[in-house]
Amino acid sequence: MSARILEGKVFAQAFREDAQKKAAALREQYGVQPGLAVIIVGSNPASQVYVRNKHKSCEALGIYSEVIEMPETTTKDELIAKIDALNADSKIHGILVQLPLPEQIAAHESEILERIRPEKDVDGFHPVNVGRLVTGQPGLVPCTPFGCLRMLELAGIPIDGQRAVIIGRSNIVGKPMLHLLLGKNATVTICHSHTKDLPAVTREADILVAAVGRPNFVTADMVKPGATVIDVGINRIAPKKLVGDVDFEAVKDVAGAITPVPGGVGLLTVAMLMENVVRAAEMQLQD
Ligand SMILES: Nc1nc(=O)c2c([nH]1)NC[C@@H]1CN(c3ccc(C(=O)N[C@@H](CCC(=O)O)C(=O)O)cc3)C=[N+]21
Repeated sequence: MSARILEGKVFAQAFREDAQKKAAALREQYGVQPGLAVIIVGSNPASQVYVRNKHKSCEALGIYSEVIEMPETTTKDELIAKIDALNADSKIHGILVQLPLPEQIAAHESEILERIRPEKDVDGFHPVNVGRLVTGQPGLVPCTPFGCLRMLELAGIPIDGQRAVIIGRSNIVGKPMLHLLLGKNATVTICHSHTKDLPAVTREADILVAAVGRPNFVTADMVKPGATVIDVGINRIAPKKLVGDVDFEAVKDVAGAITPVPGGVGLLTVAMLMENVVRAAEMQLQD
């Protein structure tokens, strides 16, 4: 039996339609057009592709979008001054600083991201939003794990009472995914490079989330028959060849459902960013 393929474009389309409707309602009821500013420092080619996708997606949904390109040599203070200006700009409801930052300012990443007003932090990376997620208060949630959760729900995959295992403990995927699944009453385990007998742990999973950043890391022997496998990896193994963390060809014959790469979670990430911009604009109506 071959697994059900969870196609990113199908779910992303549903999330985009939702965001588009909410954006239209904001315009009609309050005269507010949600707006996103993406800051890109330097010229990382992958970043340029992602930023272009985000901009196109905004245009398609009636969301105002600004892309601010700053040179590779930008200082921390120059970047912070730009963030301050966007914090004060009433056209802009969401601010995203594209990561990774160039070397000379990468060490100041936390200080830079903490400068974004939490209400405009559409990446959900600000400690205030992290705290809200952990304590179950409404806030902005990181796009990739949020998209994975919404996809599971829309696909009708049970979460309550299920065993979820996440491989990877990053602040961007692993940790927020833990809290989202826990919030839906899953029993959640996080694995990482120090985990002993990883395959024994992952074989317990009804829902297995791979966010490691290594091609073919998840093999068929690590997957319980019928499990749902979500591949968050984006590994560029050649200029035009993108693969995930899961050995898709082998795992698809064991899993019950699986996301492909490309065409899986990446598309959800951009769709959820649109949703977050609309939610940010809604949250700022009271200001
Ligand atoms: N502040 C910040 N926020 C981010 O959300 C952020 C970031 N920095 N830095 C880089 C990562 C990566 N990321 C992706 C977005 C879309 C796809 C995507 O659309 N992927 C498509 C195709 C991509 C392709 O073919 O190159 C797919 O998987 O099918 C992937 C990855 C957002 N990121």
